Order: sequence, then C-alpha cells, then structure tokens
Amino acid sequence: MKYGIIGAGAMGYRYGVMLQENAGVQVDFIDTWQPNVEKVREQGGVSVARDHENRHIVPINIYYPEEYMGHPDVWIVFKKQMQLTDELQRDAKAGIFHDDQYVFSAMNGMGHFEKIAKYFSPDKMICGTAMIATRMDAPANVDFMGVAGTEVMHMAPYNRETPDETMQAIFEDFKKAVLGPVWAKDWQGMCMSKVVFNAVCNTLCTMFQIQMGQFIAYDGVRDMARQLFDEAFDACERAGIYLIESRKEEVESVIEVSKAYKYHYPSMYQDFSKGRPTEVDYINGYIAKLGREHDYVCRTHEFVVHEVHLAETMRQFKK
Ligand SMILES: NC(=O)C1=CN([C@@H]2O[C@H](COP(=O)(O)OP(=O)(O)OC[C@H]3O[C@@H](n4cnc5c(N)ncnc54)[C@H](OP(=O)(O)O)[C@@H]3O)[C@@H](O)[C@H]2O)C=CC1
Ligand SMILES: CC(C)(CO)C(=O)C(=O)O
Repeated sequence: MKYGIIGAGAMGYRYGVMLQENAGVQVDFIDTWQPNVEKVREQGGVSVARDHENRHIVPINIYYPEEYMGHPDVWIVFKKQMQLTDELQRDAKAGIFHDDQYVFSAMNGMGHFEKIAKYFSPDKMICGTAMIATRMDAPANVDFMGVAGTEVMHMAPYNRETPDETMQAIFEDFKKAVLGPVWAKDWQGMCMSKVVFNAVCNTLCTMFQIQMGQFIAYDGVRDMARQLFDEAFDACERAGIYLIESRKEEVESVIEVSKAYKYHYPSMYQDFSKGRPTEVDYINGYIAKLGREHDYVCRTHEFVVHEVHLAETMRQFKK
C-alpha cells in the first residue's frame, strides 16, 4: 500500500520514516511549512536521530500540496489542532484528496475527526492515538525518543464497524513498521484515554518547562494526576464515554511513560517554548467543555487552561 503523510512534522516524519524503512512501503510527504520543505530539499532528506544518537539523513519525497500529483491509498494526518482546518482546505483546493482514499490520524486532543470527515467517507476513516514521543528541534530535524520497539499506538474505525480489509492491511503495515498497533473497540473512549493522559503530562510539563522524567521526580505527581483524572473520568462518564484504561491505570501510565520518555518535552512544550499557541484548548479545554455540556464543572481543568494561557501570555515579558 502507498502512504501520503500530511504534515511532515515530528510525528509525520516518525510514521513516514518508520513505514518507509521498516515496512518497505512507498511514502510521500506533504507539507506547507516552507523552511521545512526547503531544508529537506537542500540536505537531501530529513535528519533523523534516535534518543540524540545516530543522526543521519533519510532520503524522502516531499511536496507542497499544489505540486503533488500522486495518489496514495492512505493519508496519515499529523498537524497541530490549530493548523488542521487551514491545512485540509489547502489540500482539498490543491485537489490531492480522492474518494477511494483511506485516512488515519493519531493527533492529540479532540475535534480533528469531525474536520477530517468533511473531506473523507466516514467508512474510510481510522482514528488513532500514539504513545510515541518525537521531538522536532528544527526544520527537517527530528529525534525519535524511546528505545526502538517500545512504540505503542491504538486504532479504531470511525464508523464503529469491524475493521475492513484495507484497514487490516494498514494495521499490518503499521505492525511491520514497528509502530506497535493495537485495535481498540471504540474510538471515542480510546481517544479520550489519551486526551486525559496528555491533560496531565503535556500540560503540567509545559507550564513548568520540564522533561517528563523531571516531572515524576516530584512525589506529589500521583495526587495531582489523580485529581485531574477523577474530574476527566467523571465528565466522560456523564457523557457516556468509557475510557480504555481505568483511573488507576492512567495514574500508573503517567509514571511508566514518563520513565520511558524521561528526556522528552511533550509536544505541547515544543510549541510553548517556540512562542506558538498550544493545544491546551483541545485537551484540558475539551474535557472542561464536555463536563459543562453534561452539567459537571471540571474546576481543575478549567483553572489549568487559564494557567497555560496565562503562561503563554507571560512569554512576552520574559527573555
Ligand atoms: N511530538 C510528539 O511526541 C507527539 C505529538 N502528537 C500529536 O501529533 C500532532 C502533530 O504534532 P507534532 O508532530 O509534534 O507537531 P509538528 O512537529 O508537526 O509541528 C511542527 C509545526 O510547528 C511549526 N514550527 C515552526 N517553527 C518550528 C521549529 N523551529 N521547530 C519545530 N516546529 C516549528 C510549524 O508550523 P507553523 O509554521 O504553522 O508554526 C510546523 O508545521 C499534534 O496533535 C500532537 O499533539 C501525538 C503524539 C506524540
Ligand atoms: C509523547 C507523549 C505521549 C507525551 O505526553 C505525547 O503525546 C506528546 O508529547 O504529545
């Protein structure tokens, strides 16, 4: 099968390079970030390291949407939530989407599948989550965090039916790519399990500008995580969404994943530290909104959203 990656950023490169190198499939990358596309062309590919080591150039095919003539079987979408609407509009205008194509995305936060569904048949959409850490330090320069072979990701059909033949073939390609795919029953519960995780790790690490390993050095982390998880689970249960992990398992996974990715700055920090807006409204903000819609106030999440926006605003007063 042939893949097209929309968004040659940290995660787009991670999926595309691993599919190309480990599964041996053809991959094309589409990106609108000019310094990134031009750097790939100048250096002959993307510069990839694993945990700061073995940095090397991986040759790739990269295109702006308007110059792309290919027809992949599957699109993999990895943009930041704030960029997605404009990206999909530009891609559609460039005429790169076709009715026969499948689409997969494992972006963090919520709200992206509804946007993607405007351009693709719901029967050809696969929702995903990725407990896979990747840093993008500069245009065309990425660092795959974590020991090779420990990647884990979940996927579930958007239409809630049994995965069809093409979806199974995508699953097999992800397996060959060593991305660690696991099927989940319900995409909403699967995605919310990751949202609540990010609502703890991404948000708190970003506010304090720390790596995940530094975060768990504080012995109050379990209590803080439990408070945020309790509110999030209560909101989800009122909305009829059942997560794929229990409250206790989520707390343990904060500790375990942070140990495994001890040098990782969550993706939210990567935006924060470069002066860009963060995805907090799609993570803690989404949980808070879900709560309000079901007569439940997630006070801590609402406060945390303010704290992140306060920190974003305060960047102008700091060096
Ligand atoms: N990174 C990770 O470990 C994980 C990320 N995710 C999720 O995947 C989705 C895609 O995220 P991710 O791949 O991390 O994001 P990206 O790496 O795609 O973000 C890159 C974007 O940031 C902007 N940018 C500008 N300057 C720089 C710079 N110097 N260095 C890096 N980026 C710059 C560019 O957009 P512009 O020019 O418009 O500013 C560029 O398109 C998100 O929903 C994220 O939450 C999920 C799991 C793990
Ligand atoms: C890698 C991980 C799981 C860390 O929270 C992530 O989702 C991110 O960095 O956005």
